[in-house]
Amino acid sequence: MRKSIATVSVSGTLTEKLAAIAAAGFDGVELFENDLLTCPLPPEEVRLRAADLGLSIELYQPFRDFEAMPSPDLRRAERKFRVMERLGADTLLVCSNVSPQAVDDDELAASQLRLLAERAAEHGIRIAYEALAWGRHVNEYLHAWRIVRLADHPNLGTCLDSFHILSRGSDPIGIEAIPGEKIFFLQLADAPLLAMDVLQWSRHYRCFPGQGTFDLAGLVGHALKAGYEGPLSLEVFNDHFRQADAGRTSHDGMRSLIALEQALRGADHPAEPTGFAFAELAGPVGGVLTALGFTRTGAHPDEPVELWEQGEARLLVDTTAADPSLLAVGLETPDQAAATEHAASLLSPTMEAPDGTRHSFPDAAWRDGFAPSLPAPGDITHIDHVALTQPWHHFDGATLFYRTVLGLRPQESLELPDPYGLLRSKAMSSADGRVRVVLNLAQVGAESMPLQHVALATDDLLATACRLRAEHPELLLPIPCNYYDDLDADPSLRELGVLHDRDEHGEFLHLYTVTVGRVFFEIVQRIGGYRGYGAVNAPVRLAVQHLRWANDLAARHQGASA
Ligand SMILES: O=C(O)c1ccc(O)c(O)c1
Ligand SMILES: [Mg+2]
Repeated sequence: MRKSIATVSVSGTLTEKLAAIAAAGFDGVELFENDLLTCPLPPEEVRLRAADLGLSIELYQPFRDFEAMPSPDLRRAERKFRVMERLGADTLLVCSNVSPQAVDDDELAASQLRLLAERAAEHGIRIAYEALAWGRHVNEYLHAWRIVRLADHPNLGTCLDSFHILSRGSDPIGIEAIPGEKIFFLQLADAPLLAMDVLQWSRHYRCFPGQGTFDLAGLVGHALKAGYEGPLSLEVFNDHFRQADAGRTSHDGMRSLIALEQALRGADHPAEPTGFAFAELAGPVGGVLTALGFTRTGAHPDEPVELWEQGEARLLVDTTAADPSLLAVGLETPDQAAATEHAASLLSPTMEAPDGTRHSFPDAAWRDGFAPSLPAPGDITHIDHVALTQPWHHFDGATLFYRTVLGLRPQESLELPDPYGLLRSKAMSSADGRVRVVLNLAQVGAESMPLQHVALATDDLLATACRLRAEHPELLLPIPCNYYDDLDADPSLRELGVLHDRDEHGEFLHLYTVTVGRVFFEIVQRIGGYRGYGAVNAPVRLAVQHLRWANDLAARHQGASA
């Protein structure tokens, strides 16, 4: 299907937007009036610029507050038609009236829209009438369609917008009753589920399909069944997108539409990950790994990379870097070729995540080069999850990457106050829970590098904590006593500095190590079917990490001035 995007969805001036949109491979744009008004080029030049880039101008918008008025403003409409002729745009979006002067009268609305369509026809222009979710009298897509049917003019059709339909909880099945040729345009936006005024929700929180919680594939399926043949067009109003890099946003938009088309074909992910093959760290972390019970079981013959193992937990360590960090994650899959090809189909041949971590589906022979010896037995059984901090303006893009390219499913999303902001986090996992990734949103103004961590699983956390406390107390992140005063759990947790959580499925015990470079480790024990990540305790961790960071900084200052 043809792919289009509204110019309002990306940042920049009109010419910057067009260049970024074209580079991402779109076929056309919805041109927003504001973008034209602020552009120094005459409409003819904009038309040429778009054509040179291979973009058609699919739609011009918005034309507001026209229908069901005491007297409709046709002169204003004529001015739009003339601009559209110069642009070479043949469809004008009219959104349902929000003016207090609008009259609740479908017959009047239909007769005035009919008049508008007659005038538009003289210019070869079509009118696409859209119900805004907050329209004064018309705010349901089937209501807009009834008015279009009543007006009965070939140059008048309806524009469907997934946000307006799904945000109101309307059932999209009704789309199938609209003749396909009367659906002049289809706008797509997803959104996170928020309990707020629908206008604010629409203007600030829309996102690309797959980044929110709406069932876009279901809605588009109904439109295709109705016989819709126009473009799939992204129309996103989003405070972050307005500031983010236009090229990256356009690229994400294209990825979301490719994934949507795959979902429509029933081809989600051909080979979902089934486990962590390894996590790859950089820097001098051998000391910490040894303390945690890992054995260095091999070294790469040609590269400065070591393999460290314990149970089924495998860590690669690139020893050349000075500062410890988490570089990459290798994922097991039942079909390496299919998984890699799938990533490429979603414009991610290198599988680099928006936060810079590299992901891969290594083939089964990846360990052969390491000539590994057997690891000593230890408490750690496997990698439970990795947690990656995302730059604030890449959070939605990261969600899309992990969901589509890696085939993970969104789990809980949380917002928790911490000492210096609000921690926003989203967990994603494979269907069987063997691969789990937690995305954390970097705090604006966070003073240190965004932290990443690897969570390692054990079957007996209290035993692991006892051992670490006896052998490497300096390695454990100390937990404030006050935390335990409010905790209804085993008193030994306090002595061992272990944190606790429970959900309806089970319980969770965990502890953290201190940070090395920008990484730390977590050791976790899931009891029963606990599904979470102990996120309620993250603010405690962040507070302690911040204090330690500030103390280190002060000590270094003192050292420098001494
Ligand atoms: O927020 C708005 O006003 C607005 C305008 C045009 C649209 O197509 C839309 O979905 C919303
Ligand atoms: Mg719209």
